[in-house]
Amino acid sequence: MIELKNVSKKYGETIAVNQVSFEVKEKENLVLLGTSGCGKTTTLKMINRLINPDEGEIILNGQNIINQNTEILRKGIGYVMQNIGLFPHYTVEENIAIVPKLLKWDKKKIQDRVYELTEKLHLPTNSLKLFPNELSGGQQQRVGLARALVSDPAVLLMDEPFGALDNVTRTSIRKEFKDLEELKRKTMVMVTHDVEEAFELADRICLMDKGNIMQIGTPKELLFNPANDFAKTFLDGQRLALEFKIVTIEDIWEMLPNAMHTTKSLSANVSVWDAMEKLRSTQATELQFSNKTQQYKSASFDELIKAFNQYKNFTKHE
Ligand SMILES: Nc1ncnc2c1ncn2[C@@H]1O[C@H](COP(=O)(O)OP(=O)(O)OP(=O)(O)O)[C@@H](O)[C@H]1O
Repeated sequence: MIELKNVSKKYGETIAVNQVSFEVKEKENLVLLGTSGCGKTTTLKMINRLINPDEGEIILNGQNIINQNTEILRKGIGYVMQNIGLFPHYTVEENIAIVPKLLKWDKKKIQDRVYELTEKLHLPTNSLKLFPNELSGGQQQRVGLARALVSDPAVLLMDEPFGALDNVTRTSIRKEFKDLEELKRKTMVMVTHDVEEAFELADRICLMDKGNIMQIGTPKELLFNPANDFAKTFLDGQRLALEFKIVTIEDIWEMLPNAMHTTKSLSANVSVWDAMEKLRSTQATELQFSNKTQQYKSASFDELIKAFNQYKNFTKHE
């Protein structure tokens, strides 16, 4: 769906992006992760031609974007800007309706779609007539997302979409975002410097440093099979928490004790982290789990940890 082939961009002597190549498959969410200045935003902006590369090719749906009219290209790509970037003198409704107006939709169609998104993104209906500065940061962020989604583009580019929010709001909006049906059918490239966010939302992560790709892989690959010292060290601070969040009961299934059928079982899709949280919050001594084939397992806290450690040893030596 999106393919970058040896793409580079320099600013004077600064090599912002160096020979970057990757593919984003249809409906995949690729997260560009790395510290400030590593070239994430430049890479993202080259996909909708807000920046043109010095070298390399970007192919979208089989077509080199350099041969496409930029206006038409951008109409097919939703874009959530860093720091939200709403127009301050436009109302919320006008901000969301910018692209449909450019596309010359009729009034009724625009209004219906604006209302639909307002509901889906949990924005109060009375906010539509307000100006961006009359909304909270979280609400502004939702408007930014509504604006990017309004024409239902197949591709969505997001630059630090939760960057302007405090930690608590950030975590809850991220969770809603993950469950939003409309986003599940998009091909997405998202920029973040937040490791936890990348691991929560990405199908694959592209880890960058000084304009270079250090590793591309699934969250599990980055955690358990780092390609180099940079990739290993980058995650070290949060490694254990990330591992607990990324490994599911399904992954450690074979290492858990069998159990009899029970009506109170949890899905094996939950992460080890969530299972531990559940044990802690309910003060239960053990939990029951069921998988897709109607098998049942049980686990106490100690059994979860033991199975998790066995899984880790096994994965690292694969
Ligand atoms: N317009 C510009 N002119 C000069 N240098 C630039 C320009 N835009 C980016 N750079 C430089 O290119 C490099 C990559 O910048 P880029 O914004 O892509 O990084 P980033 O990883 O997105 O960082 P951040 O998370 O801080 O936005 C940096 O060294 C930056 O200073």
